[in-house]
Amino acid sequence: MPILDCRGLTRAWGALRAVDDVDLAVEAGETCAVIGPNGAGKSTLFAMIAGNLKKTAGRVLLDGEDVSALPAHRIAARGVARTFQITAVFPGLPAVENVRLGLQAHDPLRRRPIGGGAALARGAEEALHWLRRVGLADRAATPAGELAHGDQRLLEVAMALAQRPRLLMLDEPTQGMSVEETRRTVDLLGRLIAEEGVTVLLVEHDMEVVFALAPRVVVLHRGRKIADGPAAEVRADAGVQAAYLGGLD
Ligand SMILES: Nc1ncnc2c1ncn2[C@@H]1O[C@H](COP(=O)(O)OP(=O)(O)OP(=O)(O)O)[C@@H](O)[C@H]1O
Repeated sequence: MPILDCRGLTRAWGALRAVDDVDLAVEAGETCAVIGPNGAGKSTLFAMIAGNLKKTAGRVLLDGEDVSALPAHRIAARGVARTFQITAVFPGLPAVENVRLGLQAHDPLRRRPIGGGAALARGAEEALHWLRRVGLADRAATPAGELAHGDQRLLEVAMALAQRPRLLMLDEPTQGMSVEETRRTVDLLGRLIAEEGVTVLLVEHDMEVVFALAPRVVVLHRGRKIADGPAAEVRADAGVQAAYLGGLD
């Protein structure tokens, strides 16, 4: 059974069908990228899956269970973690605290005062572990807002991974990064995905990033899914090339 199974997902804004009858299933352990020209419906699709946006039609199943009507925090509690196109950290809090809060957010046991100091220390140690995983351990005490842009994006990845998600949704993880930062981030994400065995759904504009990370690529064009398959096949697909040439206006 796929971890994520979208059936007939549709979102209309007035007459515009931003996402139009999209089926998309993601199996455990897969990394799948969603690409498409500007306005193709990628962000709208992501927002519907994560419960941030109402669906006009269609269903989202997680592990076979219909979560279509659940709000974002309840979908998160079922193991869907996402990063945002725009970095969403608490800028005044140390990096490690940002991760620790993420750890607590979806685990009610950790919110209990019982255990007090010991539980708090364990939380901090675990948070530090995830910072180490993204190469930010030496900046644990730095307020998140003072980290370089690329490091803030990595902090978000640490926050998402700390939730031990069943499905990790990455929304343009290299957005706004320099060429060098992008290269390092792609290396790091590739390693993390392999080592943590996490299932990933990725939206990304940078084709180098897509082809480096995602064996499977789904293409949206004007809200519709026009291709879905192995990256090399999708790259060579004439319809996809035409959509890009016609769509990049
Ligand atoms: N709140 C809204 N109200 C009206 N139309 C919207 C709204 N949000 C998105 N749209 C429209 O829906 C379509 C799909 O937008 P969406 O942001 O999902 O595309 P995208 O593929 O993520 O684009 P980009 O690559 O530019 O981020 C676009 O035509 C957009 O203008």
